[in-house]
Amino acid sequence: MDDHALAAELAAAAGRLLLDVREELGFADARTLKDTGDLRAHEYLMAALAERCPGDAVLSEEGRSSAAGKRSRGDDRSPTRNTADAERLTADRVWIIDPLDGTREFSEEGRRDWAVHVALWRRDPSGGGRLAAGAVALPAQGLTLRTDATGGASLVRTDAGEPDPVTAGPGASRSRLPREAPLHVPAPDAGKLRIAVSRTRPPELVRRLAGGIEPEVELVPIGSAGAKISAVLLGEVDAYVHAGGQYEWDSAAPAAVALAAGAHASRIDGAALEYNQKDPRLPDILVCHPVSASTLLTGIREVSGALP
Ligand SMILES: Nc1ncnc2c1ncn2[C@@H]1O[C@H](COP(=O)(O)O)[C@@H](OP(=O)(O)O)[C@H]1O
Ligand SMILES: [Mg+2]
Repeated sequence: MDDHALAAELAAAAGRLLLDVREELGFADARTLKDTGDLRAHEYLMAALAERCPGDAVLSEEGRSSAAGKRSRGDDRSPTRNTADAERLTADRVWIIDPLDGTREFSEEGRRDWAVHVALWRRDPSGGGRLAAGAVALPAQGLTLRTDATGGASLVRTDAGEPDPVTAGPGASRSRLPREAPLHVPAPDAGKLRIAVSRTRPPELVRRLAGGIEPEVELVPIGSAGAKISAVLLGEVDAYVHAGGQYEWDSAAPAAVALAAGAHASRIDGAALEYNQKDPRLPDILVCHPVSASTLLTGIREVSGALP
């Protein structure tokens, strides 16, 4: 099995496990549901990667020392720790994973905007490195978006999704999707740009951007960086703009899929997204169809200058 297929298999399997955690615990105690989801998905992915790719390094949101105090329900162990920095920074292959992105939305009944991220960073012969494979599972939507060995991306229907509460919504037509189809970022319609933003932390920059560019902008609040970038790739929105804080695991897998699907994915100043850095903070990102990139980058530059 190649790295692309492995990333997709592991993300989808962790997603099924998370649907089971929701089923088992229910939604009465959000804190317990969040911690248990984070930790069970993390432990599953750490064990699967140790077994399938024993020589590879891993950087997981839940394997940091700051996650040490978290406990899963009915389990007193601390989370399995990430590969030590010194080893990760000289490794040739590093899995960058977010076992549960959109933890808050995972804990809210009926919400489908949460994801599992599995990405592989690989060192180049030149000594630098790049994202080599990635998969984003959207378990409650029954979908996985993934890179493939041809250099492209595909959309896989996993069938484990929960019914769309809005019968006529985008999820309704998804039941007619083929099991696997090539994924290409769709071009936006002229006239309006729908920009996905954090539900809980919409950056001031994006609010200003919305008032400062042509065409008209609609801000669409969605949880989870992976779900927002997937919404761009599925044509449900036209762009995702974030600033003010995030980490490599929040964007590695969705950025790998976005680039393979022909999207523009960069920092908000247009610089390349760099992964497997000593400091995993990667605070801002822009993902959109390439035709919108210069409008958005110029608009962001103009409104950034106006920020205090
Ligand atoms: N200002 C900030 N600082 C740190 N992390 C942030 C952030 N804004 C968003 N994130 C992280 O990015 C992911 C998507 O956030 P949002 O849904 O608000 O857009 C979340 O990941 P987790 O759910 O894995 O913690 C969240 O923690
Ligand atoms: Mg995250």
